[in-house]
Amino acid sequence: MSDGLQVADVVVRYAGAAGPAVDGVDLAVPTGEVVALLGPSGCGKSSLLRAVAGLEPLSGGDVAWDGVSVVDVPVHRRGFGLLFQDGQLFAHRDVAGNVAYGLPERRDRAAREARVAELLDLVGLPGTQRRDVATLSGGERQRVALARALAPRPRLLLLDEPLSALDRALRERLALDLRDVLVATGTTALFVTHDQDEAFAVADRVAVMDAGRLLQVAAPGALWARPASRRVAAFLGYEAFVDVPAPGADVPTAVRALVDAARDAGVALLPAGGVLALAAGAFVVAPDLSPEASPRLAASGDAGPGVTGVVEVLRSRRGRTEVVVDVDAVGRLSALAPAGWTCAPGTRVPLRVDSAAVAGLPG
Ligand SMILES: Nc1ncnc2c1ncn2[C@@H]1O[C@H](COP(=O)(O)OP(=O)(O)OP(=O)(O)O)[C@@H](O)[C@H]1O
Repeated sequence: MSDGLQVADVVVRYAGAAGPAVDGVDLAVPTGEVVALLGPSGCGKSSLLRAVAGLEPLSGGDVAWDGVSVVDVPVHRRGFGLLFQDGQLFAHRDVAGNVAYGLPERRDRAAREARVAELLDLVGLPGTQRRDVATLSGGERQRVALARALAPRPRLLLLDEPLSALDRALRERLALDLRDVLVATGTTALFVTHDQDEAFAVADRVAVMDAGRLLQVAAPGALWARPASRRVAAFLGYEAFVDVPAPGADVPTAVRALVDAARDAGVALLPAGGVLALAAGAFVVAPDLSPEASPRLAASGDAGPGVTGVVEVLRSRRGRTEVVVDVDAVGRLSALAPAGWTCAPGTRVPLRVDSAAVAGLPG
């Protein structure tokens, strides 16, 4: 028998809809693990989460905890906690009143106060017990909502886009704090997000969903290095795709350089018929490879790999120069350039390959 959450062949169908919102999903979340459900808007993430919570009836399949079906168990008896985008704090209670809401009534006052203080410490809001929740920032409200959700020690915490109402900088910080809190408390969690960075920051494993189906479930590093398909890779942010040529085939310089660099770096099997997925940064602008910068190399006819592309857009991001470059036989993608480097749009520039931003996919 497996422990934790088991979702087996779950189907969620809304009345009047053309097809199911969740279409035969299998997913296991063992005790203590944090899994992110990642996918584009409308792919069925929230429907699956709500089905696990018991807020949405199943049209097929089963949801079980520790091998025992909970399908007939009402929402509030499942022992699952819920946290939504807007933490839905009680406006008429102060911070302590909100956090204590989930604690069993039988606890004496001192024990309740100690537990509230412990939870507020945990979420980074020590000493805020008496604050009026109306005076809290958006990030602080979500921290209080998290403390309240964790108060009864749920056996599973279900989080539906809990950070998406916050601005980017705050979201990035809270995602890391959220992971720390879930790990520190050993909380088993299923976390819905449409943001790849957030999923990678929070989860032990990421489950990629599209059109009601699970496409791939893997640890963040493995998912990034070995997306199972072009669809998964495109959703993760890979920008361009190149077919791996047959051995000995006559191929354009850029494709040859990519395949060679990927092979040298041990990028997972590159069968002919496979595909290379290129993330931003797969090409790096290399001014030192230009004939002007290396007249001796140019004279010898060995001016580096000879890959070039035409710069279409330049932008400065966090002190670095990024460009959009059009590479012959590959297409447009984002490339990095040395700090402070610049050129006029339309300039053809030398490029080198960074195999760390290249993944191999089955064809
Ligand atoms: N109560 C409902 N009644 C009818 N259709 C619904 C209902 N809730 C969701 N849907 C539909 O089911 C599909 C999946 O929606 P769901 O909210 O689960 O996706 P999601 O991936 O969570 O999207 P988002 O990130 O935008 O919230 C969508 O086509 C949506 O329009």
